[in-house]
Amino acid sequence: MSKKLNIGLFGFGIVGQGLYDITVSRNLNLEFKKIAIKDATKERTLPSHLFTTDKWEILNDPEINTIIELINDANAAYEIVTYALKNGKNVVSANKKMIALHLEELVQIQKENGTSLLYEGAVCGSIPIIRNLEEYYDNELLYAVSGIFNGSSNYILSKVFNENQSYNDALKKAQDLGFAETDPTLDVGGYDAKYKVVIAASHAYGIFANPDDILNIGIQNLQNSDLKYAREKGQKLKLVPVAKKQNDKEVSIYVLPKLVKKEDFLFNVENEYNGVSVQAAFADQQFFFGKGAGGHPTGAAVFSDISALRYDYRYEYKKALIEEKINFNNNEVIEVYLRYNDEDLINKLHFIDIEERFSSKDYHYVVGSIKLEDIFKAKNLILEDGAFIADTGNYIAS
Ligand SMILES: NC(=O)C1=CN([C@@H]2O[C@H](COP(=O)(O)OP(=O)(O)OC[C@H]3O[C@@H](n4cnc5c(N)ncnc54)[C@H](OP(=O)(O)O)[C@@H]3O)[C@@H](O)[C@H]2O)C=CC1
Ligand SMILES: N[C@@H](CC=O)C(=O)O
Repeated sequence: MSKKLNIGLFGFGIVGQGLYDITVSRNLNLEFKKIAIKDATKERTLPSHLFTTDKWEILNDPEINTIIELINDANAAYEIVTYALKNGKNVVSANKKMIALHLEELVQIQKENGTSLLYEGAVCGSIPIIRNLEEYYDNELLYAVSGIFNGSSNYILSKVFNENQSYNDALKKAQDLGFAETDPTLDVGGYDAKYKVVIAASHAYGIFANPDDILNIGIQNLQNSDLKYAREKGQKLKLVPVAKKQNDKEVSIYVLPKLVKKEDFLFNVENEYNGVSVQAAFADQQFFFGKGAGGHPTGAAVFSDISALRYDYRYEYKKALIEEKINFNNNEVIEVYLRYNDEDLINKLHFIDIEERFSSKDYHYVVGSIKLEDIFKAKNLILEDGAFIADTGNYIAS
């Protein structure tokens, strides 16, 4: 018989409500004791006695043994999650920002307190990638984990590319559908994808990389000329996080738009769907596909974690325990397409090589190879110029 879970839920927005809908349709040995929200005046779909704005009513209730954290505030989430884990309560969270920023500490807290933090819903919504990295690939040598990790930016790219919708209209729809973060800069700027790939990399390679050290440039400067460039090449633009082994000891992690070729699995991943490609030494390439955002898909991943907690499941971070440490750096050289406005930007970027250059009255671009570190250092210059940069995906011989 599984353990009874008495749940304290934090957040009753898109994901909280989605999780609740799923839970009532199943007959598990669990009960929602209390739900913490922020705004006591909002109308709710459940009786008011279930709700509280006082987090201590949940955190200090000895009957509540499980905390489900689904709020849209990473700082408050950190306080809630660490307090719960330190005080004997297991936690499920979907807060990728909070998890990526504090992962090493969260692992330590679990170890010291014998508690468990699960977060499948934090990475690629409904796709069970964390559990697979943790369990299925635990002894497999992984070369790369990459894909489409953000539903909102993929939704926008699909709408502007396939249906000629405007960027702003598509973003507004992604927000209305509940896919976007409260601050959508996190989605379109590639931060959300970066937090997710940092979490995935900890399970794939055993490294706890600091998100602040990782390059992320998103689709915020996308223009019609960039879409036209991709179309003319028979390619699509996607926002792609990458965590890739350079050799036995080094991994590069970055998030950039990518020119995706027809034969790539990501080519057909549209709207809020995500796709995760795992390149393994022996299993070779495997591809996971599913909804990356939305209340029910994400709620389903949270529900699966809750179900796993009934049997005291915990992540073991096996790859972090192995002796040969792997380090993250930005030394990799990649080939990029860069559409820019000010010629001076090109001089400041330290391209290793420029293979193609085009300039007309109002459209200038180069295709060339450049070190990730140099893009990282010039990120603000690139964004302020209004430039758009994309990984061409072409192999650079070293
Ligand atoms: N939406 C999605 O598709 C996905 C979201 N996520 C993550 O899930 C989390 C929730 O997202 P989502 O449901 O979309 O967000 P919403 O904005 O829809 O809901 C947020 C909820 O959190 C509550 N809240 C905010 N601050 C506090 C606080 N300090 N204490 C208690 N409750 C609080 C809000 O209360 P009130 O109702 O009173 O405003 C609201 O109910 C985020 O971390 C997000 O990144 C992960 C995967 C997918
Ligand atoms: N804002 C996120 C929600 C899920 O993680 C996204 O668009 O993917």
